[in-house]
Amino acid sequence: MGFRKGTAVWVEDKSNVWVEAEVIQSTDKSVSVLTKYGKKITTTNEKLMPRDADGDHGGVDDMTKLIYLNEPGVLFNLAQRYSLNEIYTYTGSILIALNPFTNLPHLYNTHMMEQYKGMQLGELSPHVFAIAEASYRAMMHDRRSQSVLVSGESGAGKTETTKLLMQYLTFVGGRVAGDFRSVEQQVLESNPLLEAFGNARTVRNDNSSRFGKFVEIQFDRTGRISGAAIRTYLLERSRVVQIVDPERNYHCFYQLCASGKDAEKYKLDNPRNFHYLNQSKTYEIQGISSSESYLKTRRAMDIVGITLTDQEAIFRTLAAILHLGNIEFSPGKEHDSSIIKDEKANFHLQMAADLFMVDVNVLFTTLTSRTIQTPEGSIMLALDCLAAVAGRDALAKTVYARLFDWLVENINKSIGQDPDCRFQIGVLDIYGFECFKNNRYLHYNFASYLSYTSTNRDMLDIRI
Ligand SMILES: Nc1ncnc2c1ncn2[C@@H]1O[C@H](COP(=O)(O)OP(=O)(O)OP(=O)(O)O)[C@@H](O)[C@H]1O
Repeated sequence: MGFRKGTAVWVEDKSNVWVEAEVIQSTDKSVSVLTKYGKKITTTNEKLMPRDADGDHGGVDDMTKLIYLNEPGVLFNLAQRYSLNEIYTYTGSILIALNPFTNLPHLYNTHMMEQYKGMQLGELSPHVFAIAEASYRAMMHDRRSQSVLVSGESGAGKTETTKLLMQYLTFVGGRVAGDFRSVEQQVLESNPLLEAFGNARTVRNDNSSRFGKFVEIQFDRTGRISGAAIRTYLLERSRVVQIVDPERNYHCFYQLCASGKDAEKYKLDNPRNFHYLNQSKTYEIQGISSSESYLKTRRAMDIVGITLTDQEAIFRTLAAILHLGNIEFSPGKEHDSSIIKDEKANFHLQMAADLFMVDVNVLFTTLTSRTIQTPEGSIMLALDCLAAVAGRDALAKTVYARLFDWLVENINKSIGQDPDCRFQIGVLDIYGFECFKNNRYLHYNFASYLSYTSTNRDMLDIRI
């Protein structure tokens, strides 16, 4: 595409991504432009994008209205709206949401939900409630289940958006009379528990969900909520045994270490003394007390109906994992074999065995050898130190993942699923790609991207 003198364009810029400019000279091989900052740049046609010089300064609420639907046009429009506190924008049937990083209660109150009730998508300003309303209407009108997909990078606001979708769905499809705790309440009440075991501090988010979540809101034939279920998948298991500064392991480990008497009972003390926690030097999260969070987690367990015996078993398992991580090995006398490194490592082996309630010799043999099956019978092979460490870490990850699945199962029992439900609206909270170097949204401080598309299989697609 050639640009004539005087044409309004966008030109690529290292610090601002794109900058408004005007063509001042154009030849077959190059184009010279003058940016709005008065800088002259000579570039090629491919590095320029056409710009609508007469565009609305407030931006447009649906980006299909843009004369040029190109990357700088989209980013600029979103930036304009964001500066006016308009965090939602459509692109046709897609809704983009930018993380406001501040509470906007007026956007999410009952009055707002009433406004969106019964409205077609696009009738009112772009809003996450409009997406929820569209899914509910589609379910009732087409008599088919719906799905809403929320995706985006870490910290974009997926979890918050999921909660808002649930808030709206419980508003329009309130549970049948007699039950005072709404499904949303019940799902939300289980959140501290899921967060303690499935969330961790990452570079982008102090409380990042390290698992995917699919919340199913179940409805009867009249459109009233009849149950709910949470399905989780892809828990980041590697985090249990490996972390880098300034990230942290799962919150529950720090909470247990700060739990006072319980920590003493399991011979836990400062997180700095545990290999699975001290690979990163970040132990605290600003403004969050681990000991208070521990109490909240215990309370959430009570609400979900986890018995005291089971609670005890959960924390015992967590403590066992921490002790397991401190078992170190050194080379044994035989070739490629390993032994427990020293007295300290031996103490942690004993503790791990006691807490897992297994024989210490069985645990030792499991960690330092493997059994292979041959036609002549089974043979036990010794493991070198590296293999023993890998086995130790694999055990820790597997136990933790099983514990997490067990918790989710119990949460579901507490929320109450309806096996005979007529329809469902599924909300899938899924993390998107994280490409820090190339993600241009970052330059605009855009944090979330929410989209809605109605596809032929009644899937509402939300991407953050
Ligand atoms: N609509 C919103 N209104 C106010 N604050 C928000 C909103 N969305 C997100 N935030 C803020 O951004 C933070 C991060 O959001 P959230 O935890 O939902 O991100 P996420 O995309 O789920 O991240 P991760 O993938 O790491 O779990 C929240 O703790 C909240 O402070």
